[in-house]
Amino acid sequence: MAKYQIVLVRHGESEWNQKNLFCGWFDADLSNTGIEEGRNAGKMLKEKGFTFDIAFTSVLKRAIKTLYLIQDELELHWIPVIRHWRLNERHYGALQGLNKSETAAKYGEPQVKIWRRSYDIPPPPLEPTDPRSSTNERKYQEFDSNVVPAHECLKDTIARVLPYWHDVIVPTIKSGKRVLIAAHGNSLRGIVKYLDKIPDDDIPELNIPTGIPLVYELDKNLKPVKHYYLADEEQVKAAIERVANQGKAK
Ligand SMILES: O=C(O)[C@@H](CO)OP(=O)(O)O
Repeated sequence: MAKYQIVLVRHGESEWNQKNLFCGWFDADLSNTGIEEGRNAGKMLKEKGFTFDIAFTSVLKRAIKTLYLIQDELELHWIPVIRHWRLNERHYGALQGLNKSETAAKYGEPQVKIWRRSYDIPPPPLEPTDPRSSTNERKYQEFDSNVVPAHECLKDTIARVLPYWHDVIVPTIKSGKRVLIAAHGNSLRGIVKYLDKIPDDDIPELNIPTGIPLVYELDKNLKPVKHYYLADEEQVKAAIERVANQGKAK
């Protein structure tokens, strides 16, 4: 029987999603479509009667702004919002800033799928001296220098998301607070993989669409009882396909 309910939402389309660029820890803004998706996510939640006591997000503005648009629709500007780098997107290493289709044309679609979706094969590393590195960004300065990765595979992302899940999010859920998490395609794939015990070999097929709330009902031990998107099946399927196709050479 479900005891708790949480909602996960991937940020709306970013300007870099729109240009089909690998984004990772680059702090891309929402596109106009992304702003609309954020508002729509809030509207869907409102229509279905959802409300929240607390929200978690990353330190990247595409997720922070999406969360705010949802809060705005739900008149929940006042709830605590906790931002943490552990919920950031997977670090895309030296691929950050490259076009996904051009990369697929150059290295082949199978290689790009491995870089985008494999469990334990990381993309090539980004040197800390590279101007694209986040090493010198002020928001990471108070942390140990290892916090900014050179690259990450999903396994690495899961290894830094899960301590936050267990230490902070789980106790919050268990305290009875209604939790909303606004994060990223791959940090959310990590949480979903963990919750649904998705095998490493099956995880490449999991894509999370932008801006569609994903509801998880959890039992008293936080085992999923069921999950569903707040949009009709066809809409979700088409949105998932669009994400998968971003890695095609075209
Ligand atoms: O570029 C990225 O950081 C992510 C999410 O936008 O993309 P992908 O779906 O290719 O993992």
